[in-house]
Amino acid sequence: MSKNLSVISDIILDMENVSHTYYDDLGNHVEALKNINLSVFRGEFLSIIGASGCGKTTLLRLIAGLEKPDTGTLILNGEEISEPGPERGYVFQNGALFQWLTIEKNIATGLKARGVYKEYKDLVGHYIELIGLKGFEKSYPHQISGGMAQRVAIARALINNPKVLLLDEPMGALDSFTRADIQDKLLELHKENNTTMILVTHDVDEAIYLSDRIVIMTPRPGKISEIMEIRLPHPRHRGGTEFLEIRRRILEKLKLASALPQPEYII
Ligand SMILES: Nc1ncnc2c1ncn2[C@@H]1O[C@H](COP(=O)(O)OP(=O)(O)OP(=O)(O)O)[C@@H](O)[C@H]1O
Repeated sequence: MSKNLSVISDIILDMENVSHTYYDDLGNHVEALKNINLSVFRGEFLSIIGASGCGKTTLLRLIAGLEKPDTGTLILNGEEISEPGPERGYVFQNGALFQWLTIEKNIATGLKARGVYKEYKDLVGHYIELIGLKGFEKSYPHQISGGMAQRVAIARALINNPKVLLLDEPMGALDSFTRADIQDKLLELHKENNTTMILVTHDVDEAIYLSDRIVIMTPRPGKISEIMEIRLPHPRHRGGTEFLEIRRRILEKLKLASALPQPEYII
């Protein structure tokens, strides 16, 4: 079933007038984000989509507390975000597993970092089962496929039971079959934990397949151009008429958003 967001009034994350500029040593600057206003509902699946360089990763890094805004505020559960914290999990594009640790030890690192491994060590087996990797507990990252590694990275982030899971193109480098498999796994995990998920992706179909809402961004400076609510029930059919119509509308908006102004010629 699709969620009716109009009846979910509980906001978990509120961003108000958030701007962020990067400076380099030569004094050049890039306005990565300008005046971002966005509220995220508790338990929703939100995707962020837009042309390369429009500030998607910067937005995730600000939510993670890895960057600070120049102006504006980010409020999570009533408290201003000032640094990273265990209530926010982060999954990077390449998974970034610890190569010298087995799969089960990779998944356990979050518990160990929080000093709660003894109390919660049974969760490791639970998550290994959930991501379908039973039998691979003692394998090392180089012994499993890219898709399996991404599932481990997601489990490693989820084991701390974060309130918000930040996913930075976690399926970007995978083939379409593996990608579809992980998308379904993410939906399963989302349903099981009701974790708020914020996904950065370049894949329009992926965003429609997974999301309650899709944020469309435009570059230079990075801004939100539109937020689209997707009210299709789950499981969604990628070839369905409504799915394809939403896809057409998003592609149209992305095309318009990335259209450069025509140069002016003075003769
Ligand atoms: N550490 C940095 N120093 C300087 N400029 C940066 C830095 N990180 C990002 N930028 C610039 O800020 C802008 C936004 O970058 P960001 O990575 O957030 O965009 P993105 O939408 O995630 O891009 P992509 O889709 O290509 O991953 C880009 O112009 C980028 O070059």
